[in-house]
Amino acid sequence: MAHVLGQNQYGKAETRVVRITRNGHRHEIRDLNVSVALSGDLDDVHLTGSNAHCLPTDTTKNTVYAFAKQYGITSPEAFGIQLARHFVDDTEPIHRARIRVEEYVWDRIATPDNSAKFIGSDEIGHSFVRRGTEVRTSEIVYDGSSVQVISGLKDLIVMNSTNSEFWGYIKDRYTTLQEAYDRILATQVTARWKFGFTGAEGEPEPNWDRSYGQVRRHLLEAFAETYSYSLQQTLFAMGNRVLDNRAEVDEVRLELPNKHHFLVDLEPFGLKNDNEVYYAADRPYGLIEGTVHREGVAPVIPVA
Ligand SMILES: O=c1[nH]c(=O)c2[nH]c(=O)[nH]c2[nH]1
Repeated sequence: MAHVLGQNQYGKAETRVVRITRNGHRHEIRDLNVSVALSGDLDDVHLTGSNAHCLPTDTTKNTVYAFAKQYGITSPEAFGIQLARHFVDDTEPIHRARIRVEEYVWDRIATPDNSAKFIGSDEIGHSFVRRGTEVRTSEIVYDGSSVQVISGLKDLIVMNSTNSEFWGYIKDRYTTLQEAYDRILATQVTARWKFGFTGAEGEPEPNWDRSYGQVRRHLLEAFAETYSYSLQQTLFAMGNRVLDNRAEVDEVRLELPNKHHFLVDLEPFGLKNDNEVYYAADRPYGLIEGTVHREGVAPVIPVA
């Protein structure tokens, strides 16, 4: 019986590239993890052993490094778009490129002693600290005619120590959960948001870095400012806040694990626990996921 080759893609995954830009003594760092996935006219590679249409994954890795040198990295999105266009437009058998980029953000270390911050009139800035666990993400797909950009973040851990309740839920014979009128709400945010940008001729690119900073800010502010009756309600508020404030975004997908904090029973020690001492549970965790999108725009961010 004949079997059929289905969807296939290939490329170098997780190329780690760190690009330093040296403006005098003040340096900038972009620290990326780039994964390339190419598809196109590749049947023969799989079916006959001919590699005539195969651009080696090693070459895709080298291209990442060469582009970092030649063009710099102004943002993960701009870098991804440039790579995607190159692979599709310059390599005949390649018809589609998907570039995934993770960025590890480095913040400048502020020093209290300002006098040490200059050499002559040249500002010094070559010391950085990694920003917690948080990772900036983006996925760029180019099929030879249009570009799709989905940006995001993951492992952004946040907590509200009050203004969260959870009650009024279904109670069946298996329900033991006590209603909560003042609980901790903590989560590790994974967010992805899709841009309206399509890469059409003459269409201006969003300011990717500024957009990222603003979306992140709105997610955090909505988390902090929402008086929550469930993590589901907080999820909608966060997505909604981004769409209200960022015209360049038309869809937001959130994955919010409920990082449960359980009150410890201190009665055995003759102590009253007045919402002060918690056990931070590792697993299992509730997992709340959802998409918020503009009316009339069909959502496209895949369910993870
Ligand atoms: O915000 C919550 N949503 C739920 O659906 C849920 N379920 C649960 O046990 N605790 C919570 N908390």
